Amino acid sequence: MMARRPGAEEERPWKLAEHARLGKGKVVGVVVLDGWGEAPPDPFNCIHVADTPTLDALKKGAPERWRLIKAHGKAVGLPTDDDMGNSEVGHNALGAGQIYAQGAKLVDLALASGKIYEGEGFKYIQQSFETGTLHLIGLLSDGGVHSRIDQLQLLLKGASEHGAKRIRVHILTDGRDVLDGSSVTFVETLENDLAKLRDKGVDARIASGGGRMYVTMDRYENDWQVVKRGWDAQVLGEAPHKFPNGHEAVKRLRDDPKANDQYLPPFVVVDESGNPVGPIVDGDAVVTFNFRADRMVMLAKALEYEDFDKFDRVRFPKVRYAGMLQYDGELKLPSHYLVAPPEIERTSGEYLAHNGVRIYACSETVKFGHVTFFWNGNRSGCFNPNLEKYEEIPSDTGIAFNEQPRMKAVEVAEKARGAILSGKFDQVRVNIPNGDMVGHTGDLEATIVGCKAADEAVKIILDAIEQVGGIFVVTADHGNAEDMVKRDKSGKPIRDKDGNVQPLTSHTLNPVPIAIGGPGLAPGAGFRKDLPDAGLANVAATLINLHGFEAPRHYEPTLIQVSGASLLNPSSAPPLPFL
Ligand SMILES: O=C(O)[C@H](O)COP(=O)(O)O
Ligand SMILES: [Mn+2]
Ligand SMILES: [Mn+2]
Repeated sequence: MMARRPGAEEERPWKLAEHARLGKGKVVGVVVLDGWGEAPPDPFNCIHVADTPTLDALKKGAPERWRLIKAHGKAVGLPTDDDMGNSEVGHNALGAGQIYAQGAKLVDLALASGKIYEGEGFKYIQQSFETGTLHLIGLLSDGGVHSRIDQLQLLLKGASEHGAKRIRVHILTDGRDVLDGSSVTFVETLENDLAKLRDKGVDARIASGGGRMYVTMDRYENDWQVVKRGWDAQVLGEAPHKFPNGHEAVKRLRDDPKANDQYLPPFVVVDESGNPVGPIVDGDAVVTFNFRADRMVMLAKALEYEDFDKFDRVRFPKVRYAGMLQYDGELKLPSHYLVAPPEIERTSGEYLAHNGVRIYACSETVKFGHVTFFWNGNRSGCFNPNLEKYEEIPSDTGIAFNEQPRMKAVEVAEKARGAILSGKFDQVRVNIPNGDMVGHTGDLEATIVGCKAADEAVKIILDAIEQVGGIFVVTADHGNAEDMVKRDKSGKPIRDKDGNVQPLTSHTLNPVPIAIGGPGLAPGAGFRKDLPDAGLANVAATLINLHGFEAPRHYEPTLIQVSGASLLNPSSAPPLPFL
């Protein structure tokens, strides 16, 4: 916990003032459509192509209750406005109501100032440099969602300058936050850097690898086999494919016409005698260089926990392990880290729990932590188990999501309907994953099916809200399914000589919609017009208002006003054209 100044509690009490115009006691249904941005109609805009009558009706039905908000770049605490949004920063902003400098930015600053090498985490791993190997495990791309290759390059240089003599990099190829096929170029870049280090007398090599979705980067304990495959390659030095170097490995594995960067099989790099060049052994140092938490937590547990029963580790080497960041503040995992994570505090969930608001949150496994852990400022568990219930629907495992593009959207919505009708909750919050999870496969037809299923799920929830006289808020965390093709600078899809396009598997820079409504919404309530640049962080104050409370003063302002008066500053309210 962060040490708080004495008196801070009095300055920022947990008890929220009652809202002057919005009453309490209405059930508020909150839907986060994952990967659902707004873009012009186009054959590669799967949301536009899909049959989405519910979302269309929200957009066309009440112009004062539908708008766009920013979901990328600085609006969500990322280093620049060229950074696409993602679930971590998106849900952080939605739930926290404030914009925090996020992991990507904090690591940039620590590397630029050199402070990273002065911190406890680096000093800890440094103790292994004299006799042990430094292993760096993480996602190799410039996607900027989980990691960035330029940060890895700086860390490699800095670590060698600070005494690392033997370095092994265990790469995870991307193709999800960046174009499929780009892995080859990223490995080339890394191999060049490692060669330069070797010229300087540092024994630096790629030791193992595999595609991020098949090796290591599972999340929310969906499938421990993914982590095991990585463990076998990284720690034990065992994998079905063996190559003399990382570049050769990725190039050759990509020769398979069905190869996909996200799903490359695990490989190890071996020497002339066929021995792995970099298994992890006692006395070594390990750094997981991803800054984002969700897909590193499982490996962090395997590397750190003495007691561990998720798979047979065979060997549990005694290493000095540090994360790029601490991935879970509640679990204090890992206990050593190179850069302190953003201190996201006083989230809307915590305020609402202090004010007696009963919360139900649900998604399927692959997004469960988004609508709980990320929403609550990277905090696992409830604030008040007497008031809150978090429910997870098991996701499909062992398949890519274009094989079952409807995913568990309807099941999640039916759970939400049950919670809404039960009368036991004041806020029912879900994440509907299809636009994002299917969008990441780059499969247009499947994504269209997924978007339709998401729309059906929204209808189920809106119908339940109608039935209980409640309020709904439908929004998204960042774009994905609304743009599924690589485009040139003018926005035209890029075609090869045969007329084929390259699917865009990543998120986008597009804004996302937000719609409010329902029979419980006060008649004069609508979006204010004086916040054209509002973003995801403005949603938390909006939600707190809809529960009948004034938002904390330090939150980004609410998006709504009632009957022509601004909620936060009635005297400065612009007239509402729709009233
Ligand atoms: O981890 C992933 O699946 C992608 O890198 C980012 O997707 P998300 O931010 O929507 O989870
Ligand atoms: Mn997302
Ligand atoms: Mn995504």
